[in-house]
Amino acid sequence: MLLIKNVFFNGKRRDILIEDNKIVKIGEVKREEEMEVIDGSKKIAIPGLINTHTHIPMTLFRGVADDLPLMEWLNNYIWPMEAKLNEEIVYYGTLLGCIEMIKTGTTTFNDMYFYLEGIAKAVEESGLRAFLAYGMIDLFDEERREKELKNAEKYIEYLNKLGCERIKPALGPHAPYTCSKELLAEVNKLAKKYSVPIHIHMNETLEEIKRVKELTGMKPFEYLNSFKFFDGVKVIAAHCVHLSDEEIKIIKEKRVNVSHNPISNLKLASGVAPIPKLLKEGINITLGTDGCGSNNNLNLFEEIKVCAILHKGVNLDPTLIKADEAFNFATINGAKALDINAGKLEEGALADIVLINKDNPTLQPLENISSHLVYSFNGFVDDVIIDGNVVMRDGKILTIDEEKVYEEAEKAYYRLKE
Ligand SMILES: O=c1[nH]cnc2c1ncn2[C@@H]1O[C@H](CO)[C@@H](O)[C@H]1O
Ligand SMILES: [Zn+2]
Repeated sequence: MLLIKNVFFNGKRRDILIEDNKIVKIGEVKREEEMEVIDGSKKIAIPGLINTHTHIPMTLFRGVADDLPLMEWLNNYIWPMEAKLNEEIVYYGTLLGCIEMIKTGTTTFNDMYFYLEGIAKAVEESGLRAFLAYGMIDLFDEERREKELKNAEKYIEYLNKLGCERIKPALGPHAPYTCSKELLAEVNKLAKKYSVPIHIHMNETLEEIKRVKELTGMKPFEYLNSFKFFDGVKVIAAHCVHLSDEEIKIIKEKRVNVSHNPISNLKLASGVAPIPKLLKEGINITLGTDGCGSNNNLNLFEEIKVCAILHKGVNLDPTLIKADEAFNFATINGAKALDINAGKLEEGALADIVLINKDNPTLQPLENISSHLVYSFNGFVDDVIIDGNVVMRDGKILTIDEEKVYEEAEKAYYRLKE
């Protein structure tokens, strides 16, 4: 059993008792011999953050192609470099991302990428919780479609067989502009067959929406809905920047979860998602960083802040997206989208807990902590517990050899650049 003693949580000092991978008691707990104890008296407890849209090995693409629009960025820079990836390169890129997420308080992420053996190995070692999808792209070619579907199914079975409770499979059709209708229709069937969520890019740029409209005569959400893509499955749609009212209706009716990625959308100049409008419809909003080629980091605290201030600014309304609301997007709403009992500190919930040292200039004066965490905190946390395991203690990651990862990740980067 693990006891966090005397920690600040929701304005009070409490004890949190963890047994196996769950929080079993919050309140006053008597310390007993067999308990491992963390002194929380200088610390604030929050639920671990949940990042609902990542391409984690893209840490290796950080800074290689900045200041470009999406299509140019993908076609001319990212995809040619991605052709040189292999399992080992992806493994080190993932470990680099795991280090960053742990240090900035993320305990769960929802990823779409390639070489999932490498990603899963790194995630398993790191102690993080993740949903992993193989990113399918068929570019409307039948032969590629069959290959991609086979790969996706192979990876679902591979991840299920791994037997790591923290790693779950998902399906990742890249987007309606890179995947054929036949592929997308098959993905819906596979999601039902394996009971896994679908992770897809939707309505990121005006250009891609125009392309889908030319190809199908419909807006992307209408098009997918026309062949029942959203029926009977759980979908996490990344971006959702440009949406018609008709499409918002589909998102609401089909209970599609939105992964809002404000920083990536700003950096690629894709636009600003209509989050206040979606909230009015009761749509579940979660937060994602996207990959480090377009963000360029995985610090979800930055996403929370940008989300909270961006919609105020563009709508000329400072009352929009309150601090608690933005924080909930990155915790409880993410958990809801992924269907895990996390994102909250509650008896019975998964023990995914982050502790932050209160002796930090960005948290002073030590009142209104929920405001500081959104508008001021720099994001570097002290202790991270995931699935009941202590993964970082007083800033030191216990699961990963950090120095080795920096060395190997640098080598991997130069192999990509060759
Ligand atoms: O913002 C984005 N929009 C579209 N594609 C992206 C974005 N970020 C990364 N990828 C690409 O998605 C694939 C993962 O399956 C990769 O090719 C990655 O580069
Ligand atoms: Zn993406």
